[in-house]
Amino acid sequence: MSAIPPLLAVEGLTKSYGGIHAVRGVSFSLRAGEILALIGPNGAGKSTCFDMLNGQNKPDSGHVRLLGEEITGRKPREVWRLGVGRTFQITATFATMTVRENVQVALVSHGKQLFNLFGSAPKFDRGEAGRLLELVGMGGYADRPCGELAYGDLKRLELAVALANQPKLLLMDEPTAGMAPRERVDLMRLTASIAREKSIGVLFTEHDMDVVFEHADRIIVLNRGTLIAEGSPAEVRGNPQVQAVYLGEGLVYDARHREGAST
Ligand SMILES: Nc1ncnc2c1ncn2[C@@H]1O[C@H](COP(=O)(O)OP(=O)(O)OP(=O)(O)O)[C@@H](O)[C@H]1O
Repeated sequence: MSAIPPLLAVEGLTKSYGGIHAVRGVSFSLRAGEILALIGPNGAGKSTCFDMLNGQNKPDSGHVRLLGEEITGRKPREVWRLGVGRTFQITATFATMTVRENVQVALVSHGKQLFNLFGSAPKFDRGEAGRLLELVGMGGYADRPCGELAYGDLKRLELAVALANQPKLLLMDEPTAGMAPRERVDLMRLTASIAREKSIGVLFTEHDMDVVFEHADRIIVLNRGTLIAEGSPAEVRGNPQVQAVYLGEGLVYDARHREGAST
C-alpha cells in the first residue's frame, strides 16, 4: 500500500535572476492542518519561494507537489483552483463594497454561486458568505462598507475571502505586518484554529519572531536562498546558525510572551 503524500512537498526548488541565486535547492514538506513558518533575513528568498508555490514565478528546476500532484510551473489561477490560497501584505479587498459583498465576489470566483443562463447578475447565497464571516468573527460587520474597516478587521475579512475558495493550502505573506500586538495574536490564533479544524496547511512568512515562535508548529529558515534550518520553534531558536544569521535582527525571544499569550 502506498503512503499518503504530504499536503505540500517541495523538492530542490531553485531560481536565479542573472547571477543572483534567489532560491537554491530548497526542499521541505507540510502536512494538512500544520502551521509552518518560513523565515529569513531580507533578501533570503522567501517571496521568490512563495511565488513559485502559487504559480506566479516559474522555478529553474525543482518540484512542487500538492497531495502528490505536480503543480510546478502551473498558472496562478490553475494552482488556486487546485486549492492553494494566498493572502498578501497589502490587503486586496474592494473598498466600496460591503464586507459581505467582498466574500460573495470571492464565492462567485470559486463557482460556489450561480450565474443565470445568460451570465447576468449572479444569484448570491447570502448564507454561505454569512457563515464565512461568522467563522472569522465578522458576522456583525456584514453590511459595513469595507473602506470603513479598521486594519485588523480587514485582515480577518481577507482571511474569509481566502477561505471562500476552500483552500487545502494557505500561503500567508507577513499576515500580521502593520497590526497592533493584540490583533496579531488574535489573527494568528484564529488562523490556527480554522486551519486545524478544516485541515488546511498554512505556510506563512513573518519577520516578527514573537509571532513565529508563538504560533508556528514548525519553522524553516532560509538564508541567501538556502534552507539552513528546520525544526520546532525551540529547535530553531536554539540553532547557533540561525542565531548568527539573525544577530541584530531581534531573535532574542522572551519566553514569557509565550506563557502570557497562551493564558
Ligand atoms: N525580479 C527580480 N529580479 C532580480 N532579482 C530579484 C528579483 N526578485 C528577487 N530578486 C533577488 O532575489 C533575492 C531574494 O529576494 P526575495 O524577495 O525572494 O527575498 P525575501 O526573503 O522575500 O526578502 P524580504 O524579506 O525583503 O521580502 C534578493 O537578492 C533579491 O534582490
